[in-house]
Amino acid sequence: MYLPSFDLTDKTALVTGAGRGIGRALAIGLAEAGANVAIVARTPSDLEEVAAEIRKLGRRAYTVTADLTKKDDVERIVRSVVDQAGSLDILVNNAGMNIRSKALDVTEDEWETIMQTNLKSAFLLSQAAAKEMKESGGGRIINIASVGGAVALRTGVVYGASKAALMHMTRILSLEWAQYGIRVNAIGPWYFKTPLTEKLLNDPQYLGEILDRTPMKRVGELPDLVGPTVFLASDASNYVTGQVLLVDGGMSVYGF
Ligand SMILES: NC(=O)C1=CN([C@@H]2O[C@H](COP(=O)(O)OP(=O)(O)OC[C@H]3O[C@@H](n4cnc5c(N)ncnc54)[C@H](O)[C@@H]3O)[C@@H](O)[C@H]2O)C=CC1
Ligand SMILES: C[C@H](O)[C@@H]1OC(=O)[C@H](O)[C@@H]1O
Repeated sequence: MYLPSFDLTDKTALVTGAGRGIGRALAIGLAEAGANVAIVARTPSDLEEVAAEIRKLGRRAYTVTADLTKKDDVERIVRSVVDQAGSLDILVNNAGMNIRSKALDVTEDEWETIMQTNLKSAFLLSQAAAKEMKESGGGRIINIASVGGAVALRTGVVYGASKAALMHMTRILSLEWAQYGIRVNAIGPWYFKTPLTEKLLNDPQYLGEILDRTPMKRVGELPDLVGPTVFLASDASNYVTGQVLLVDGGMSVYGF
């Protein structure tokens, strides 16, 4: 038999920014693949809605209300999940944000907020998760980056820099933690319609420019990200680590 398992039954996954958008889809998708899912967001009502969807699937849902820009919040997330679930097998660092300022206009506060949310919190959560995973024989960490970390986008230098750093952090952590059975990979989406991008994608001209740069001539649909995430979380990717999988309709290879 050659086909490895994509099944995540009885694995515990932690997804940040799971109250809406991509994170909500990944949390529910991981539950559909069999995982029990811990979800982190700032808004308790968002968390309860997603938890209800996960429980409808017969899976356990654990909620953690936290702001990833606050050190104390970040420090307690993994402990809270392990206390509730008893283990942690999969971490999806999804939470992220953007402030679309031109480089000449970027403020230091904007830099700090974007880097704290998109990069520093992902590192600190990965560090805390790896300490648990190391003791339990291994785990999977999946960082949600962006094509903006691989090619230059006009949607903000700080965002792009944070995502490029997240991609390279992925490679270095995979190198250090392979010995513990921890695989670390990243996914780099192009545009997907979520609250983060809805305003941009509702602009016909901007959407037209996006599609002109996208060989598949469409923006992403949320299941397009769930498949790669379940792949990287499951035994189906057991020899894959340190990789960045761009899920972009061909955009990043479109030279001319
Ligand atoms: N939507 C898109 O086209 C793309 C999104 N991405 C990335 O995918 C990830 C998810 O993006 P979307 O779902 O589109 O965004 P979104 O804005 O719809 O959702 C982001 C989630 O992260 C949470 N979050 C943000 N800051 C937080 C903080 N300080 N503490 C706790 N939670 C916080 C939000 O509450 C929300 O639940 C982000 O990392 C984003 O950079 C990457 C490429 C394209
Ligand atoms: C593809 C990018 O990540 C996209 O660009 C934006 O303006 C949003 O911030 C999305 O993240």
